[in-house]
Amino acid sequence: MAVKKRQKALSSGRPPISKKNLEGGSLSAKATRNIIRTHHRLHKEHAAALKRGDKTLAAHLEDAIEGNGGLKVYQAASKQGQSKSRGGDSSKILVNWLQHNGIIKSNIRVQKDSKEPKKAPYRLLEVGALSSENEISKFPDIIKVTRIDLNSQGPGITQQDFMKRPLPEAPEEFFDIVSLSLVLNYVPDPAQRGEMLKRITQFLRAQEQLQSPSQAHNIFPALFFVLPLPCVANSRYLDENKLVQIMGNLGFTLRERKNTAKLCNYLFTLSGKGNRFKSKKEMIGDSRTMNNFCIVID
Ligand SMILES: C[S@@+](CC[C@H](N)C(=O)[O-])C[C@H]1O[C@@H](n2cnc3c(N)ncnc32)[C@H](O)[C@@H]1O
Repeated sequence: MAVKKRQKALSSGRPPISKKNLEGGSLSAKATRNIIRTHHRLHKEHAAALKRGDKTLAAHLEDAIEGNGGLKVYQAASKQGQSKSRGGDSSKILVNWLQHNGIIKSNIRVQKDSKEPKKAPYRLLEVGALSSENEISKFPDIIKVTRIDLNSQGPGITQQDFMKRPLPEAPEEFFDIVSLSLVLNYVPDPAQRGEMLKRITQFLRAQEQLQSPSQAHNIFPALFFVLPLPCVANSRYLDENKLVQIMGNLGFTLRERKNTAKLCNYLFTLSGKGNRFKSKKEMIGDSRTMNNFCIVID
């Protein structure tokens, strides 16, 4: 029986991405940007094809994602984006805010070769972790970081889908901070994004269970949340007001915000239970150059 030949992947014709380039860290900013954008686009198209039940197109798109280097190459490109020359590690902003709010009291980082750190009073869950050496990892006496990612890039990062991580039960399984830096925009579907934000509230410790309430009562439990700036500055469906409103409906209060050239960074405190209000896909602006980034709460 003749086997039906799969049509060529959308990426066929694109030269394979050189491993040497990624390992040597010599990809240009333009090349890393292209890899990241293409991965996001194909990933979104793939989710949409699956939603429509179009298995053939979904299979072509899977090939195309692999042709673009897959998740590994996307992560390597994202890691290059974290390098100083490309804008740096976003967790530096979180560290500044924790210093400003009196959680991290000094600039003294624990040296790599120092003895076992003391038991840290606070716990942070980093969703979508690319490195165990980012700025927030340098204060193990104060903050114990649990790192997870769909694809672990090494020791210290557990390979796990946050959406499948078992919900905490025992008090010591909850977190004081969740870090969600450049992850929500990776999620291809607006309603799945909403589900991710809702799920985060289930991992945060209730305010009355905080370890050192005197210090932390003000800002913990908290979400450190980073998005590419165009998601709130140039979307037909989301701006900062709408984002703050969505977060408010989930029980979050905005505590800190900072825009950099390419990113918007937020620190939200989970201060209430939320009101279960829905948020639909509604156009708030329109122009040719705008994008369609959206968060839907069902
Ligand atoms: C652009 S990278 C961001 C990395 C880093 N947090 C940063 O700020 O540079 C996005 C990462 O999120 C991870 N990711 C996306 N959805 C996830 C999920 N449901 N659970 C765990 N990790 C996820 C991806 O595997 C990818 O490594």
